[in-house]
Amino acid sequence: MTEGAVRVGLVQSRAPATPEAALAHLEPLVREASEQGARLILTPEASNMMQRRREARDLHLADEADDIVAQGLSRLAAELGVWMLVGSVVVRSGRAEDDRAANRSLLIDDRGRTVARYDKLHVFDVDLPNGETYRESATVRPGDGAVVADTPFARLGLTICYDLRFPQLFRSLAKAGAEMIAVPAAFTVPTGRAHWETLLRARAIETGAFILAPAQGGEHEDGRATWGRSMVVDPWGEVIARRDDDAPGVLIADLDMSAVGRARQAVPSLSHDREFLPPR
Ligand SMILES: O=C(O)CNC(=O)[C@H](CS)NC(=O)CCC(=O)C(=O)O
Repeated sequence: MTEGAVRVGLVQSRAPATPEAALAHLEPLVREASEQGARLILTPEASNMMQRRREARDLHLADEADDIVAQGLSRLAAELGVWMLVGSVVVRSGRAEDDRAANRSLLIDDRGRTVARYDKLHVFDVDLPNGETYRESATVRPGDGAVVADTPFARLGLTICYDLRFPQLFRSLAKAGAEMIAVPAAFTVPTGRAHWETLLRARAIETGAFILAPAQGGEHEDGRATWGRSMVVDPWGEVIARRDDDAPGVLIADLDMSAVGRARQAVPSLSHDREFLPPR
């Protein structure tokens, strides 16, 4: 490992339909990443359950403080002495006026404390050519703010899945000092095949940041299929670690954080924004 490099571990998972089963599925993968030396471990979007049907999902929906996966992973972070980015848990939003859930990332420190949280900003309301349709806004209340958080390794920007298609969010995270940006995901198979790697690499190049993208993969209990192919992209746009499948497993990468400064110095586009008149 390069001197001073940060070893990260991405968990690729296939979330079952309940938080109890999801924790049992994730725990050995997190332990494996820790055994391989990862100091920051990231899990995908919807780590606590994949439930397409709202009625079924609501039976398992908890407040963040009571969610079995959020609790279990924070205990594990403390036990293993690692930082964790729980890509997301679907939990009660905590807003009395809105009964939709939050699709929320949690950053947990090596003592098990939640030190940052982020609610997915862009929700997935999309009709795909193959007939798959999604109306995430019907069941998830979008967040209203971007989040960066400091870790002992680097400043981390938070995004979730469909956020990947909104470069302005990534730009704003990079301008707020993010040196690595998490993109936990549960991408569909057709959009994953067509867009996943290209978008991840583009966001890395545009921001000069490491992109850490732990993904759900395979056929889930609720009937959905997700693309997998978790990857880590460096600030120059090279994929430095990837999984070529949709199977549950762990992906390890060593991040040389000096690559951030090098990429931004080589092409300083982040600091070259212009004000311009709208198109006429
Ligand atoms: O609802 C859950 O249980 C977990 N959340 C998801 O699976 C979300 C919302 S349906 N998926 C995406 O955002 C896919 C984006 C995507 O595939 C693209 O942008 O192409």
